[in-house]
Amino acid sequence: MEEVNNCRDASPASKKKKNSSNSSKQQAPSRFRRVCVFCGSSPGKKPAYHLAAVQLGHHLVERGIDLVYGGGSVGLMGLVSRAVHGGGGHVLGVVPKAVLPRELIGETLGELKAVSGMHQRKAEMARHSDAFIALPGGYGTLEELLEVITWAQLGIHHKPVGLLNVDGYYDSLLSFIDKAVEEGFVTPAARRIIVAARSPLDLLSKLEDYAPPPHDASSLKLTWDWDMEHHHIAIYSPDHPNSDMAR
Ligand SMILES: CC(C)=CCNc1ncnc2c1ncn2[C@@H]1O[C@H](COP(=O)(O)O)[C@@H](O)[C@H]1O
Repeated sequence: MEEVNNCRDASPASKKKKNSSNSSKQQAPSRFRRVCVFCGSSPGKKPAYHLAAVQLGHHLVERGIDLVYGGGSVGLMGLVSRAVHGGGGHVLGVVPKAVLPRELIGETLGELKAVSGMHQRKAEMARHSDAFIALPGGYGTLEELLEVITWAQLGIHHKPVGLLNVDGYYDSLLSFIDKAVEEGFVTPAARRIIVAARSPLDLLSKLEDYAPPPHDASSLKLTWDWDMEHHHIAIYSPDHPNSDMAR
């Protein structure tokens, strides 16, 4: 992994003090320093999606929360990152080297971290964040969302996972997960990992209040670490300290 760029952080907006006293909207300090946002590399068809991405960015800035995301300026990813950067928040984009060329993802504002592949990208985004939020998106967003939910289920992390259900976009996913609980494939405790709300403000409030569900007796109590040598997440079990379950 290599840090290739630390561009554009000297914008006038970025010099503004976060949660500055002249802000008309005073916020209680957040428990989060950085939130990772997963969202569409496409803008989607409804203005409600665009609005939610921009509003989320503004609320993050108001609370002094920095953004971690997949980098670039395309789709909803571009909208949320521009809103945070333009408001003076710090933005970290984590981008696989193969998609770094600007013609593929556009320009990343703020700090850019180049990684060697998609797995590293997810691990880095997760490592740098205190919570996760998924906005509407496609396969990439779903994959990122389900992976951090799965990691929470395994006890690999205890960070809140929020689903911004803009205009009911995720209703069918939530119904599917309820069906999986009914059918015995997801435990009721694991169902509570997902925190859903329809507006960015409600979602952030819920995430601030979130307490991880107690782990099932069968919880593996795994710990995870970044394996610099092999460029992946290593997951260790206390019963088998030399195990590495992620290879
Ligand atoms: C090579 C190419 C066409 C790149 C443009 N597309 C992308 N640029 C940046 N991140 C992306 C891109 N596609 C997927 N991702 C990752 O997957 C998510 C979006 O995928 P999707 O649009 O929901 O499915 C993002 O959170 C991001 O982390």
